[in-house]
Amino acid sequence: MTAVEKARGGTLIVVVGPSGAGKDSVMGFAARHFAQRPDILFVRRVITRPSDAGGEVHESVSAAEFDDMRQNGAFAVSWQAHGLSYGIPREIAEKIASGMTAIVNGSRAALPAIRAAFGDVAVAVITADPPVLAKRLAERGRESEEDILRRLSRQTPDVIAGNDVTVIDNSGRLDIAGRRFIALVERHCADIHHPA
Ligand SMILES: Nc1ncnc2c1ncn2[C@@H]1O[C@H](COP(=O)(O)OP(=O)(O)OP(=O)(O)O)[C@@H](O)[C@H]1O
Ligand SMILES: O=P(O)(O)OC[C@H]1O[C@H](OP(=O)(O)O)[C@H](O)[C@@H]1O
Repeated sequence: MTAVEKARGGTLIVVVGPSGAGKDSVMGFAARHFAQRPDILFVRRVITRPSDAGGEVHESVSAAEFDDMRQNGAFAVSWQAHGLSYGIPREIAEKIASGMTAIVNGSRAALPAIRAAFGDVAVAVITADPPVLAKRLAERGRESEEDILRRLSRQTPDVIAGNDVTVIDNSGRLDIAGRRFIALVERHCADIHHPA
């Protein structure tokens, strides 16, 4: 992790939760809702995953390119999971400092590093019941059966605590969880533009 200047103006909303819970789907639902909002940014992560893998739209790089970028300070935070490397571009910090609300697909394991890099963040934990996770990952078909089993058994902090945490259950309909997430984003935008 590389330290970046603490962002003061806007907020970083970090979306975390188990694989298959629907982080990308909930973010996608909100991105469509906020499509006309220039003050809300959905962060494009840099990942060593092929761009045609499906799911999240990301900047796809090779492992060597990722290492170069990391060494050149391209990332505010980077981490590894599932045999992949993930990076949050450093320039996001400037956009938040200018007052934007940025939303990023984070990582439970990397949350301490993300908090340390960005200061005051809001954390949205997207959850779903374990049988639902297994069914969704199998139906999504992005990973092999072996990879899916590894994802389902990944050990991460059970409880993500903090005043900055909101849990959103997405075991049911996407639009229900999506609307709850939209309300969370709007609360953070309102904090900035209309302080109480
Ligand atoms: N509420 C829902 N109802 C039905 N299917 C859903 C719902 N939410 C997400 N899905 C489906 O479940 C699968 C997993 O969702 P998604 O990729 O958004 O999860 P994720 O948390 O981002 O997972 P990962 O961490 O593995 O990337 C996708 O195929 C998606 O279409
Ligand atoms: O298990 P934890 O630490 O929460 O997350 C690890 C990684 O898995 C997910 O990525 P993806 O499913 O490959 O897109 C998360 O977004 C994160 O980058």
